[in-house]
Amino acid sequence: MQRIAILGSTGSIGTQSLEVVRANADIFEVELLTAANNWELLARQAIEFQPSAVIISQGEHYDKLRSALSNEPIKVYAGAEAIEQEVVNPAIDTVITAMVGFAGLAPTVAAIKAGKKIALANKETLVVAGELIIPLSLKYNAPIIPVDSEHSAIFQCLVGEQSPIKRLIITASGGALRDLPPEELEKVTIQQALRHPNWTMGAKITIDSATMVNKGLEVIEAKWLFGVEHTDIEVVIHPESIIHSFVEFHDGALKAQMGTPDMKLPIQYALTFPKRLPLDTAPYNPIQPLTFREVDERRYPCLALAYGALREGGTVPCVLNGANEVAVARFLRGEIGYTSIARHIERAMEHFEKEKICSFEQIYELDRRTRLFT
Ligand SMILES: NC(=O)C1=CN([C@@H]2O[C@H](COP(=O)(O)OP(=O)(O)OC[C@H]3O[C@@H](n4cnc5c(N)ncnc54)[C@H](OP(=O)(O)O)[C@@H]3O)[C@@H](O)[C@H]2O)C=CC1
Ligand SMILES: CC(=O)[C@@H](O)[C@H](O)COP(=O)(O)O
Ligand SMILES: [Mn+2]
Repeated sequence: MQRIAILGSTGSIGTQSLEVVRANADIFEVELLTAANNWELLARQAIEFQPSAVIISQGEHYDKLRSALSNEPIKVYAGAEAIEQEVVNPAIDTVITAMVGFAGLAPTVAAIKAGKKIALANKETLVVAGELIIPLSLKYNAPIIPVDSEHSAIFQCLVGEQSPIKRLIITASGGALRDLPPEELEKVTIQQALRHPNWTMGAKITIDSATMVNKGLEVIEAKWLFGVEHTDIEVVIHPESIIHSFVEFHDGALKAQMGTPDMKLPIQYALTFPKRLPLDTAPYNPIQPLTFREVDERRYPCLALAYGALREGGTVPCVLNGANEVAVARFLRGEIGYTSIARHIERAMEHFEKEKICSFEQIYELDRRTRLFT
């Protein structure tokens, strides 16, 4: 039995992870579920999956959650610190990091230090601190298996491969605004930006997909996961999101992993690698045309900012990420326009001096200062 913690169980990745668990109840059992505010869904999940513990990080919901589970043999905790304390429980084998944003870093560090297998969906963890996370996972023998669809695709292409990677080609849908004339981007509504053409995801990553910050974060994530320099990582727009990325080898051979857009596949594979379990997903139609486009930097200025942050290295990706999280939250609250997101990121990157990364405390402090500045 693989005993699983799902950090962020009430979100898009979290709920799909529970679908995978439900379909394979003979293989997986749930030890820990966490959420931020959605105590009602968390309570329903707890009653169905009977974890040892649940955690709601926003304490104001604790009493309601506790009373909803008053007849269940389930421990109930509140607060972000509780996630770091409970995720190291020896009864947990695998941690699915499905929280969104920088908040996922600390619990992931705790899980790594406890030697857990990490099914990593929270890409921000590697963006802000990959330089520390990768050596830490080696030191504590905590394997990191990517859930992010492109990185899962690359990981799947590398299974059994002995040869070094020559080039990664990461595919991008182009996001919700890919066909909008660039001059109309200034005025897009939140609803327009949230209408992703291929994937149903949480709000933050959906906006990141529209700006292509997501793809920039994924380039940084790929560097840390696969040890490939930014000069050997390319991005291509592939509107159908069927090819989830390519790996090119030095003999010119390319491998890709394909499939209809369904995050349950990379989630399940991260849990069962190197085995594959059956999965009920939409069949691929081999006569469906597959198309590709170049990235228009005028439409997606954030991608160049992310490449710049990666080229700079050190603490610059942490600044990029913090400014983006603040800007996206402001956009989603209707406080700023869509094209201001790039400007927020640029200003923050210009403001903060690049530093060499020395510690997690340095990253926590820089993230805090970046949010205050942005
Ligand atoms: N969705 C997708 O298809 C993909 C997502 N990813 C990555 O996976 C991660 C999760 O994305 P997604 O599922 O879309 O996100 P969602 O916004 O759908 O879900 C986020 C989850 O994290 C919880 N959460 C949010 N903020 C905090 C916090 N400060 N402390 C503790 N818990 C918190 C939420 O709780 P609550 O519900 O109570 O708010 C929810 O359970 C992201 O890093 C994303 O980039 C990567 C590839 C694909
Ligand atoms: C499903 C997944 O992995 C997301 O990260 C997805 O890639 C977002 O789509 P974009 O390709 O539009 O960024
Ligand atoms: Mn992705």
